[in-house]
Amino acid sequence: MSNRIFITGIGTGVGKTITAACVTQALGADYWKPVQTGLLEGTDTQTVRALLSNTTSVCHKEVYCLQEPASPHLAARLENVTIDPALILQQASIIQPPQRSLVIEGAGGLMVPLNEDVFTLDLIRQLQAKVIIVAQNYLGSINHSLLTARVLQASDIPVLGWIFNGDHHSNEEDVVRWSGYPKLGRIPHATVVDANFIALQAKQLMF
Ligand SMILES: Nc1ncnc2c1ncn2[C@@H]1O[C@H](COP(=O)(O)OP(=O)(O)OP(=O)(O)O)[C@@H](O)[C@H]1O
Ligand SMILES: C[C@H](N)[C@H](N)CCCCCC(=O)O
Ligand SMILES: [Mg+2]
Repeated sequence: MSNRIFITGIGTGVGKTITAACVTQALGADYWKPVQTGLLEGTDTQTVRALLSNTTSVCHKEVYCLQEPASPHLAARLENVTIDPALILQQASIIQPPQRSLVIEGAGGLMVPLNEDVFTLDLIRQLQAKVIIVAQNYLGSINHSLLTARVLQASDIPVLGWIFNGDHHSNEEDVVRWSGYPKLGRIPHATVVDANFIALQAKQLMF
């Protein structure tokens, strides 16, 4: 299904949810976080639903909602659950009408395990999704960014490009050059992240 866009990040906490809200808003797409870990501070789905100002986007229910803010394989183990990618794929085909675009957010980065055998990277391939990589600038982010790019290249997974989250840093141009993936946009640091901010940023993304 070519109209699936998977939002991955160079790690956790880099801005995937904020970026997913911008991409969903920009495309008038639907949003889906199949595996949510950590419930105490609310869910990514609740966050995205609150940040969208268009009336067409549907924020679908997660397949797995796990208490522990940890890697999905561990959060599932703590609840005596095993994450089944086949269930996620089945649900994807149910929730996505043929002509609708679906923005899918992963948990953490590419090599986050869903169970003992399947990683987020494998799920992306099985979903036949194209990837947007969210990067944030911090000391160590060049390595995390290029590791992510190298794994995607080696896995032959189609990548739409980078969205950089946070204020501009020269690393952006370096990571674009070394990875060969285009820059789709940048989401500046905001003092208040609300629907107006998301709607404004959505207009500036270069799809
Ligand atoms: N551009 C921004 N301006 C201000 N705050 C931001 C920005 N981007 C992210 N944040 C804040 O940083 C935190 C982490 O962002 P976010 O939840 O989008 O990360 P994530 O990659 O989705 O994390 P997870 O792996 O847990 O899903 C959130 O509190 C979010 O509101
Ligand atoms: C709990 C947090 N909100 C994320 N969704 C889960 C991040 C898992 C990261 C696992 C790891 O890379 O060590
Ligand atoms: Mg998130």
